[in-house]
Amino acid sequence: MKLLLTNIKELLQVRENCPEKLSGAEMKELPTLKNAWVYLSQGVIEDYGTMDKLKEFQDFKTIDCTGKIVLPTWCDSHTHLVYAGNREQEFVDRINGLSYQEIADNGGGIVNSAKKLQQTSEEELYRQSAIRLEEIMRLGTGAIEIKSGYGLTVDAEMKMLRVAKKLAKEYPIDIKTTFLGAHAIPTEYKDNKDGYLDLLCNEMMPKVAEEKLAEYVDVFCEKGYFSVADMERVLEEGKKYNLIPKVHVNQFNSIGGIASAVKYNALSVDHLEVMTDEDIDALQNSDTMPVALPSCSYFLSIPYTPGRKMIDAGLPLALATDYNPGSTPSGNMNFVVATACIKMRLTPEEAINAATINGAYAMGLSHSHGSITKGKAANLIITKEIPSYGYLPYAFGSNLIDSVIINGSEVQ
Ligand SMILES: N=CN[C@@H](CCC(=O)O)C(=O)O
Ligand SMILES: [Zn+2]
Repeated sequence: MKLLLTNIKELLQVRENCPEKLSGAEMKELPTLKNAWVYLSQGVIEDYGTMDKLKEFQDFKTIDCTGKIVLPTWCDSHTHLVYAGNREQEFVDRINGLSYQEIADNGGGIVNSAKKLQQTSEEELYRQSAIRLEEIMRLGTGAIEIKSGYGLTVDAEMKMLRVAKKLAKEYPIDIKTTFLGAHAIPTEYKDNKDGYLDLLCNEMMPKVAEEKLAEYVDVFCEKGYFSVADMERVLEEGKKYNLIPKVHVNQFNSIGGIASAVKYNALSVDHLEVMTDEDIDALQNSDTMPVALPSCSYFLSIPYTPGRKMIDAGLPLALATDYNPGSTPSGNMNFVVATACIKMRLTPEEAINAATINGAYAMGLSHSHGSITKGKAANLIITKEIPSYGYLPYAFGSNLIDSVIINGSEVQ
């Protein structure tokens, strides 16, 4: 299918040569073309320009974008989209005064989701996850990372990753998968964390690698979960299978996970709600992308990642949803972008860069996603008629998306 989008009020994130990632002051720039067209063919962006220089094409469908803004689809580099059931009861428990940590200590939290997932068939898990995937595609997400970590047994971790891989096969959206066996200590190993890590390293990881179920490896490095030494053990093991680290660090405490992840050449460090000056220093001049998850801060009422401070210190920053049943039951990247502006003081330009180019980098998709560049995936959001792109985060509660194109086809 060939599509020609014409009369675009403003085409955002237009980059002839797109950098892999944007850092510090570079994030303030959002290159655009006003009164533009873009031509999509064979699933990629073939060409673009301004309406006064519209080229001639053959056999295409035209979409008139008068009054509308067009931008690359969101790149959501951190999700737990494959899960079973929900944790609505824990949400109510928190309203009634229990903390996220108290709920986890009482057998809720991640191990609660693991119990539900272990009891759910692969078909049912796929069905529930596909509904969420379809929803986020309609909300403008065109590439996504999905983690395991609600299985916590060999079989259930494999089941989660097989479901993620099946979604990748059945849907046009690009999906990257991450093995997060080290998400929590399962109840059976409550007093034997090393025994669980033995199982993870000696059985789970070799099987995941053998069936090519994951590109990345993740660890929840946090007090009460996995220490820096535990994380290093898992990342060291991951090296044997070329599993690249993308890790959960600094959600509640700064315990040295960032410096360690950088040492292991992590592609990203995610959460970062609690950041010391040493943590910021550790990220300087590294290839590791810091990823903020503002919807998680919103839902749990915990601090927001100090994104303003980090960008002002010259760091890059990506934004992602963290879509999961416990801390962020939302996969809406539009809300993430708005919340980053409202609560983290990112400018609309910085937030859009963080949710497109830098999000693509944080899942190894810089070459194919995140910008309007010839040859990149034909993944576009067409907005409703809006006054300017700053209106997207400003009118944070409105659905401003008219339609979404992924790999050159309109999402239904
Ligand atoms: N923090 C660790 N893991 C998930 C949430 C886990 C849960 O509560 O189910 C997160 O990224 O927020
Ligand atoms: Zn997460």
